[in-house]
Amino acid sequence: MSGLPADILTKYPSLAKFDNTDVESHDGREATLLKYIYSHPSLEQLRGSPAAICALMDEFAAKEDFLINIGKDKGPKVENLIKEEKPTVLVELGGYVGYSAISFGDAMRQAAGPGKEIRLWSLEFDPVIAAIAMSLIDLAGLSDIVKVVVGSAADSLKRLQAEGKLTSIDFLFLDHDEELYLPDFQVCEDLKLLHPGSLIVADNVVRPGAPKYREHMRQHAGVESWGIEGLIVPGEFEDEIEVTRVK
Ligand SMILES: C[S@@+](CC[C@H](N)C(=O)[O-])C[C@H]1O[C@@H](n2cnc3c(N)ncnc32)[C@H](O)[C@@H]1O
Ligand SMILES: [Mg+2]
Repeated sequence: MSGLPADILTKYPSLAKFDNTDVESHDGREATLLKYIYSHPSLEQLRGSPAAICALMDEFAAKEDFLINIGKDKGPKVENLIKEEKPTVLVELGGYVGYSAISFGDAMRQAAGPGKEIRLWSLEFDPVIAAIAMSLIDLAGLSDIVKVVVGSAADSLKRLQAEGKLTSIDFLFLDHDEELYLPDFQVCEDLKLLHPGSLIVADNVVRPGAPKYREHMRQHAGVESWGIEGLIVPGEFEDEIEVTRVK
């Protein structure tokens, strides 16, 4: 039983079964989300509309079942960084059902303007979850920009680099497993994928927390690193994203 305040539970009925210590996912709710979207009365308006698809995922997360997406508070903060940075290549570690890939891919497209070649690589370990993401990315009209790659982030980074498909990362988004943020960042360093000016953004550095990663980045001589506060929604739990610029 959830110990959350009554006003939060009224606003977000999906949190009634959420105990805040064990965030559930990969238990079939993602397939339910896919059916929810494809059976929605507004399906025709969703086609080619990244914002509407993400809004529907937010609605599902609030009303039906919690989803581990970056969500509607922290997500736009990262989108603003993308619009300022105008990355040509963005890599995210941990794609889940495609919420961040869809919203960030849309932000990249808007920032780049017509005709500019841009790529978002979304690396996801779970093949079923990745298939759901691919379907929603296609529905959003972003399949030409966003490529989902199935496998562990470290293996996929090494393979894409060895195949010559990934030579440089302008914007790296870490959102897979907090214990792997540091080793997988170091994989990118070892593969020489980062360059002066590259931005690395890590979600959930406070909740669930990535203290070793944050400490490493704050002491790393080759980067500048700072936090941006944000909320996990639904639930409005306080969190931070760590933003790091390669010098
Ligand atoms: C928090 S979710 C990502 C949410 C997504 N970025 C969003 O905001 O919409 C984390 C995802 O990382 C995946 N994952 C966990 N460990 C991974 C690894 N080593 N390599 C790739 N993906 C991993 C999980 O399967 C899960 O789908
Ligand atoms: Mg996250």
